[in-house]
Amino acid sequence: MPESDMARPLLERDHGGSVGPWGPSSGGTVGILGTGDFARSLATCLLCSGFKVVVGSRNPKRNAGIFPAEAELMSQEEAVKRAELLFVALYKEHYCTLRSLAGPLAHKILIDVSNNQEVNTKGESNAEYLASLFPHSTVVKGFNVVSAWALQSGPKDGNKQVLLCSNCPEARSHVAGIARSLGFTPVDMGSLSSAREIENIPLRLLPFWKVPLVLALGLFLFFYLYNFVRAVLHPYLIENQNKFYKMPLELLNITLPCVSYVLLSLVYVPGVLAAFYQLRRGTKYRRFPHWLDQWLLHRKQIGLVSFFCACLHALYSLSLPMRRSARYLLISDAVKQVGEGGSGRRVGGGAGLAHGDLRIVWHHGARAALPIGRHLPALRLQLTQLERIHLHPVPAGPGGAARQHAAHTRLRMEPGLRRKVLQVLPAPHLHPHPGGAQRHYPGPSGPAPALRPPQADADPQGLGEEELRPDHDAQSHGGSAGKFQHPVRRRCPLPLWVQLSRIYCVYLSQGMGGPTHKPTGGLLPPVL
Ligand SMILES: NC(=O)C1=CN([C@@H]2O[C@H](COP(=O)(O)OP(=O)(O)OC[C@H]3O[C@@H](n4cnc5c(N)ncnc54)[C@H](OP(=O)(O)O)[C@@H]3O)[C@@H](O)[C@H]2O)C=CC1
Ligand SMILES: [Fe+3]
Repeated sequence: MPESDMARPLLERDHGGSVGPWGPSSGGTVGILGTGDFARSLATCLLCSGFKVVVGSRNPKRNAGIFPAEAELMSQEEAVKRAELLFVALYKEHYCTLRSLAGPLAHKILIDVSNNQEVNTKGESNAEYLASLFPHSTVVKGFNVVSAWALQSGPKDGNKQVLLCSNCPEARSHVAGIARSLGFTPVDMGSLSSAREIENIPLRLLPFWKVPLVLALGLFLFFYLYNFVRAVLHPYLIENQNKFYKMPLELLNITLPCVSYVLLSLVYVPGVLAAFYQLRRGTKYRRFPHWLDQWLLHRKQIGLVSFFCACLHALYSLSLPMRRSARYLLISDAVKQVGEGGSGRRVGGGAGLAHGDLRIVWHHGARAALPIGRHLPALRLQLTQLERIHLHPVPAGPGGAARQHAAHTRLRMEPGLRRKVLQVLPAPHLHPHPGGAQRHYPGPSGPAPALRPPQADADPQGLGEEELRPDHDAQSHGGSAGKFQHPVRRRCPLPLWVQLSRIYCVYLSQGMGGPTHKPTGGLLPPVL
């Protein structure tokens, strides 16, 4: 690859970039139709980010007191005239009340934030319905995955992603700019036909849990049966010992860590497989096989089920010695020993423990401590799963796993480590997008980042795309201002086993960081 390509940044900042007509710095005004919870939170959030806000209400006088003083409350007609871009913060059923405003709304951008009560599997989406009511306006679906509470408290906690779709890419990128100004991360979901999927996301509570739960149940049954045969049935048949009393508690307690460990390994194996696939193909810009994509998507849930099993095991282990039967066994053991006449010389002349007893006490102490110690590494691994929790799921479908994987990678991986890992991962030839178009974003902080579009040649089917994001890491960690220093610009000529061992060394140097730190990024839909 030519030297000039090495010098060209992947992501550039457009310092002289134009700002959309409704950007805060250019005096643009954002309109909100509706005065409900969402409208109030949104107005506050927009004002805090430097936007001018007008709110359109059926009854502006009645709702005057509930908005910040800086937000201008007026009739819907006036608000529509004043703003070029309007958030429609009404329920779908009330969209038809805006019909009379079709004229003034023409050629304006309408952002549909509505959600449904039930998952919509067939009918048209709310956004498509809005678009059919106002054919001369441009409808963008977005912000519905953000609650009024999240808008008010800021995107510090919870998920920061705002999924956007529209048939007009320009409108989409303008709304993306606004989302970014509010502190959210816009995710481009394509055309308006994706609106139904976006609307269904908030209704899917605990997605991707079925497979992990069934898996955990299957593993539990398998290990329970195995332990039953080994610890209960076998002694009963061979030595005629009745150990069925172990079934409700002790067997359960031996089974739980087995399930937990197997599940934990299932969390980390797909990361290794993904790395293997990428190394083998020599590129990270091709989609994983479907089964691996699905497996990667389920890692968070599998990890959490594993953590739950480990917690249960800890609880059971603590409660086992508290049982009456345990105390009974202890006393009966002691009585038996006394009956057998003690065990020889006493330490310190009589009152202390005999040497033999001391050895037994040490033995028991060590045995009790060992399980706690050996679970600690697993506990550390399981705790890493907790930070993967998203309030709403990363959308399924093509590239979903990689998107989640990369989002997680970006979250957790220190820039130094990312550079190191990227150095050992082969990258495809990186060419600029044929169109080369730069996008402009309105934003309060002046110059907006211009983002490099996806790799066109690396993914001829248009399936895998690199996520686009401003490179903050490069700037804050040694990169020259505004320049993204991509560490890999050529195919890695090293043999596979050398690359694998180098990756392994990097992982080891980061202390069990392991496969979850592996960057993917090749299959992502562009974040605007
Ligand atoms: N609340 C939330 O956390 C979230 C809400 N959303 C979506 O935002 C939209 C608004 O939600 P929210 O603010 O909670 O709803 P609210 O019920 O609080 O407010 C809805 C607004 O619609 C207007 N309205 C009410 N009845 C009628 C009617 N018969 N005809 C015309 N307009 C009417 C009113 O404004 P006025 O009287 O001033 O005209 C009212 O303030 C919904 O589509 C919801 O799905 C999306 C994500 C999160
Ligand atoms: Fe244990």
